[in-house]
Amino acid sequence: MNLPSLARFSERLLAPLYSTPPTRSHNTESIAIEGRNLSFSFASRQVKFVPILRDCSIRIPSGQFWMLLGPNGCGKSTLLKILAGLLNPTSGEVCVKGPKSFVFQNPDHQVVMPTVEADVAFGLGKFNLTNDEVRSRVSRALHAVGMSDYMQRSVQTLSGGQKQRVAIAGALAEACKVLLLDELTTFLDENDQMGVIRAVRNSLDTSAEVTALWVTHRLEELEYADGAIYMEDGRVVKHGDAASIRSFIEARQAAYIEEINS
Ligand SMILES: Nc1ncnc2c1ncn2[C@@H]1O[C@H](COP(=O)(O)OP(=O)(O)OP(=O)(O)O)[C@@H](O)[C@H]1O
Repeated sequence: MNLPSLARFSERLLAPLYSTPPTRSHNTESIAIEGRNLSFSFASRQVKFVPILRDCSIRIPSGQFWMLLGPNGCGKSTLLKILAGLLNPTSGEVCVKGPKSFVFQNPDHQVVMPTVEADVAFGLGKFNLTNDEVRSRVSRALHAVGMSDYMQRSVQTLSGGQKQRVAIAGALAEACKVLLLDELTTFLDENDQMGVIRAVRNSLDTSAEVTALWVTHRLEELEYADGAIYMEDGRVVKHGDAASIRSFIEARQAAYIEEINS
């Protein structure tokens, strides 16, 4: 499998390395993404175990847009990859609704076909759909991400954010239930950043079936989220609604600045 098609990983294309049966929920809320007591360590030449994640538990209700924040190196991408089934946890359990899709940071690794329409239709070959069904799914998915006018465009002419939106449309066309999005706005200018984040928000608003977890460094993006998780040093420090997580991080940053200025 080459790099671009790996970047369009979906659990149907690549069997998950790790999965667990669905769990019971004690309340009526349906949970789309759950990790229980997840720990993860690397083995290095010098040290047998380098702990990266320590006893992380998260629960994300279906149909919601959640964000995962924390300082560089705290383990956000590692946690996301474990939820995607791309890495095995050292211990703990994962339960994520399928089909799920993982969208990577680099927009140039997201698109694999020459035109937007062909790219969004790329993953549909395995479903045995009629041409009309394929066209209808592609058109609905492009509409959800605000890219309907670009159907015939060459993917090489798209901006980074437009490529990310096409990749998300590809996942939606495959009826993906969970989107795992790893720092998509890192390489984008402000306009493109907003385009991608609004595309995800709109995709969730148009289909109650889709749940998204978005890794970011940008506090301002929390405005679009229903909930958020804040990590530090491999641990989940706080988990809750987006506004309270934002206040918590701002207070944490203010205390840190005060400390280094004192
Ligand atoms: N393949 C690897 N081998 C050894 N250590 C690794 C490997 N991949 C990640 N790490 C380490 O694990 C820790 C967590 O990395 P991760 O990429 O999950 O953090 P992050 O919070 O996503 O960081 P950033 O915000 O900078 O992208 C870091 O200290 C990183 O150096």
